[in-house]
Amino acid sequence: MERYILSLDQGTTSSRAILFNKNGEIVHIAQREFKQYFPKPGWVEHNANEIWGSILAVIATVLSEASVQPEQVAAIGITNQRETTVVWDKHTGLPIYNAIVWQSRQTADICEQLKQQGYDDLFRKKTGLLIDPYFSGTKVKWILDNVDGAREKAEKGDLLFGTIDTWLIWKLSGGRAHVTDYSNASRTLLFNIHTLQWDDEILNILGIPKSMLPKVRPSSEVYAKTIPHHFFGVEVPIAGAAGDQQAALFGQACFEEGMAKNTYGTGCFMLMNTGEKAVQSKHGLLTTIAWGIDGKVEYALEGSIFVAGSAIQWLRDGLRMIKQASDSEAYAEKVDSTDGVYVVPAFVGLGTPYWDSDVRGAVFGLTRGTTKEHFIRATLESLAYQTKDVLTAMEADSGIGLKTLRVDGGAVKNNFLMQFQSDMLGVPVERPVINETTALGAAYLAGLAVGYWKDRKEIASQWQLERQFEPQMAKEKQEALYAGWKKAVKAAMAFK
Ligand SMILES: Nc1ncnc2c1ncn2[C@@H]1O[C@H](COP(=O)(O)OP(=O)(O)O)[C@@H](O)[C@H]1O
Ligand SMILES: O=P(O)(O)OC[C@H](O)CO
Repeated sequence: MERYILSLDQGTTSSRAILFNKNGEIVHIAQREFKQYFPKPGWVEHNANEIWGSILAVIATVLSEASVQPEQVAAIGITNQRETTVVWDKHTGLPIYNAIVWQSRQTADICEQLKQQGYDDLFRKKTGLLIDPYFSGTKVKWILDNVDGAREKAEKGDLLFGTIDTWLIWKLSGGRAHVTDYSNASRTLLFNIHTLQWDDEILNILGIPKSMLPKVRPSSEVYAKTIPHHFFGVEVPIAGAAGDQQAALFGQACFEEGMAKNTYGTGCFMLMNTGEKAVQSKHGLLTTIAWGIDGKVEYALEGSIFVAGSAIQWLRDGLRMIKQASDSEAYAEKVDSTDGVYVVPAFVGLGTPYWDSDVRGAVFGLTRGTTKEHFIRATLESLAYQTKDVLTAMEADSGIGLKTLRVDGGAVKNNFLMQFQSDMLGVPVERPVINETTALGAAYLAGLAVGYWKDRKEIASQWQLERQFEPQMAKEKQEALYAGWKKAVKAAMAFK
């Protein structure tokens, strides 16, 4: 009986279940989008039960379409949109509010207050993060402050908090395990990444009872087994978990210090492995835990871009300029340049290196000659410019000049974007055969825990290049284009 690893990739816009075999190859994928809620400008929410429903649906679909029996699943790995915050009643299992999504800005006021109280340094030193609505901590506080009776219940020990990994493990195990892994904990703004403990001082400042928090475990370990009721009568070990960006770093086999990857999904996230050193950034990067494995944690430097692929969705759904995301490539190729048009997709503020919650999207350089093609091309180019901003910060902080960049995520299918990215960075961009590196990383973490794969060396040997994009643009042109982008960002930030 052949056995597989089932990876559950719970992303911002869709949930995926992917079966991997021993060669790290995809056997089958099932995917389901779920509803996005935008209750107020700048707010983004999900319904945690709809997420759970989408996960059950993709598990059933992937097994039945691949004709794989539940007994053939050796282990489950989980990877998730990070920071997104769920608070639920531990007795009923019901969320007390929608999941507040990482992109949501509804805690901007709480963050402003914390900054005014002078807490910037304290949070940065302990958590490696900045005070920003992006992270879970202020989202938990918001729920406790705004949902009737929540604080009282939390203080009585009746409520549980979790990021999506925690929520899914809790549901799959029938409430037996309330756990998270180091990589996810490091995104909450509540976790001390040096002592590897929830931080009492921060919990106190935010008024969050410790009893709500999950146990923090390594990223590769059996946390619990599925209850048969949720997994076709079978108890399968849930054996690995990591935030999706860290999982992608693992799936790209960036195991050595200085290796980096960039994932182009809803947002765009570049992570560089910094080994056992937690490097503190001077250029707006985050210090984060890459994973906990083999009895220790390893760290990464991260640049976070909030809007990347979602800008392409905006072209599709908001502006109705394209029918599907992949159409953007042909439109962009129809023109030689944007004719001076810049799109700054700051729909929910800007992350690295600007960290400005209040800035909103803007378009510059329009003329009577501007066409839809220019507009679409400028939107795609904005992903590459934002990535250039991040890489510049990363090279300055790490002192390491990147030799190549490994890429993955939904938008890397776009050859125009990949070529423009390589031109803008001046380094080769490497696209692997397995583009589902996030899911693969979670599969590897789970597979290592149950002995399905032996070690990281075996895993690294499975990485294969599909296509390499070499820089072709003249340096002067590249610099002139990028200077225009910097001007556009500055102007967008001035408009508030
Ligand atoms: N060919 C393409 N060109 C540009 N963007 C694309 C293309 N295909 C998909 N995308 C974008 O990629 C994103 C989906 O990537 P995915 O990795 O599935 O995201 P997530 O995990 O954040 O849900 C969408 O935002 C979509 O607009
Ligand atoms: O859902 P993705 O792939 O855009 O990832 C979201 C990130 O984890 C947010 O930090």
